[in-house]
Amino acid sequence: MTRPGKKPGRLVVVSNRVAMPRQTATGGLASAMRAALQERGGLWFGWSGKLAAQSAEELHRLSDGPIDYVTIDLSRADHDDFYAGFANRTLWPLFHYRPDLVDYQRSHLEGYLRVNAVFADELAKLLEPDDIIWVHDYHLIPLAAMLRERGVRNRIGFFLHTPLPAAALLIALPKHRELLETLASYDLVGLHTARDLRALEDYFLHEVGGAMRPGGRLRAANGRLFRAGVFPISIDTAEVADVARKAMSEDAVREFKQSLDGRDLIIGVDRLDYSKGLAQRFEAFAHVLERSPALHSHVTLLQIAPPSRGAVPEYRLIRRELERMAGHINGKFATPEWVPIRYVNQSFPHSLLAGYYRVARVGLVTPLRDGMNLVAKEYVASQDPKNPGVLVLSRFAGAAQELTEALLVNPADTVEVADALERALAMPQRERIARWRSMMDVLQRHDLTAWRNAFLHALTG
Ligand SMILES: O=P(O)(O)OC[C@H]1O[C@H](O[C@H]2O[C@H](CO)[C@@H](O)[C@H](O)[C@H]2O)[C@H](O)[C@@H](O)[C@@H]1O
Ligand SMILES: O=c1ccn([C@@H]2O[C@H](COP(=O)(O)OP(=O)(O)O)[C@@H](O)[C@H]2O)c(=O)[nH]1
Repeated sequence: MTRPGKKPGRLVVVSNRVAMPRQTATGGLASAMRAALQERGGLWFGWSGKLAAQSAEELHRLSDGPIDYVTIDLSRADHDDFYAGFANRTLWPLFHYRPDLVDYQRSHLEGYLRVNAVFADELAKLLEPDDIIWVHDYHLIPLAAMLRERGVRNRIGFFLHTPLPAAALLIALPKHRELLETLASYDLVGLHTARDLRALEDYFLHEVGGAMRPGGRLRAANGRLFRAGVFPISIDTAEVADVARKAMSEDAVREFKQSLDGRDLIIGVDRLDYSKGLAQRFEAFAHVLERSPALHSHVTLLQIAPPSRGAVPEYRLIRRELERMAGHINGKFATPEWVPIRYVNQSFPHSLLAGYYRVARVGLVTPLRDGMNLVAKEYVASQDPKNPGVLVLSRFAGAAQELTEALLVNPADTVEVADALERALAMPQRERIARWRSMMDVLQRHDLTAWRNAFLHALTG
């Protein structure tokens, strides 16, 4: 507990992905942690994003305002086994309810544990006794246990940015206990939604012989006690709204708006990931064009999809599939004056994205599964209060738990998504304003600062 008048300890954030200064942070974790650290200051430790002959040959140090960065390189083998292997070919598909895509290899698990040990070795040397350590995401589940083995007694929290699937799926992971029970070495485990928390409790209580203790703490079979709670991540709502307003006078946004020539814009912004439901989204948009010729030439879908995790075969496959689909749909419906889908494999800074969101009549966010989905929240916060657009949102994004006034859809149901799209395009202004106001209220009350404070308060309190 932090005593009144006592300076809180330094915040040490640990994540695989680090958003270095002046780098576009494509990915919600990096966007969110950069904003959170900018406010409070602290140390950010993680992977540099680069490869070297050996992992952690040297530490790269950089300070930018209140943030000190310390990053390490990874060897090719460690990157392939840890990041492209166990993290993104085993845990990611499993946690996103895609056991069919899980490729479990023992060598990948070994690489995952090896890199976590490297993180623990290097981080342990940098820590001070009062530091509050906040570890992020599925890449680093065993980190606290490894830090404890190295004598670290600090408060350590963990936040899972992905969904946590039902226990029945978790137990399909070979050696699941060895991995998941290490969560008990954290003092606090944070999840986005009540569903994720239920999955965690169910796993500990019913699959591995843990118990619930008074005060809501969980006891693992090895006797360690830890707490778990729901902390839905958010955005810097006021800042996003401000950037969106200002973006409207930027040349790039003005020219983009002109290029629409009065057509309604539907926008999608996603890393190119199979979990984002992009193929199903294109399918639904094509269905709208098929059944509603009156909309031809009057609507444009801008899909921004920066390539992601290109070293993982499933990501190369989905990229090829989407190129094929976009080409096919455009070939079928385009006219000399109009192309229905503008498909862009490039990433954009928030300053431009916010303007694009504001220009768009519909934000189309239809992941098959998503931990939270910050794009949904950014879209809402970027709207013009007098003439806001409509959010069409998958029920399977964490954001759907809070943004209940969006048009909620099952992304696998082509007709349901197509219906929602047409309803959004035709929605009267009064209804758009009422829905937007209610969602914006949620985002104003629960912004990124509130998220960070709630988690750190629970961790240190
Ligand atoms: O680091 P990458 O492999 O390039 O991937 C980017 C990030 O993707 C995932 O983001 C998640 O975090 C968001 C913020 O909490 C959440 O809104 C979203 O639903 C998640 O998918 C991943 O969990 C991060 O570790 C990656 O950095
Ligand atoms: O060209 C892009 C595409 C995405 N993003 C950001 O990347 C994040 C994506 O986070 P989200 O939670 O939606 O999904 P994730 O990629 O983390 O799974 C959001 O803050 C986007 O604004 C960005 O800055 N530029």
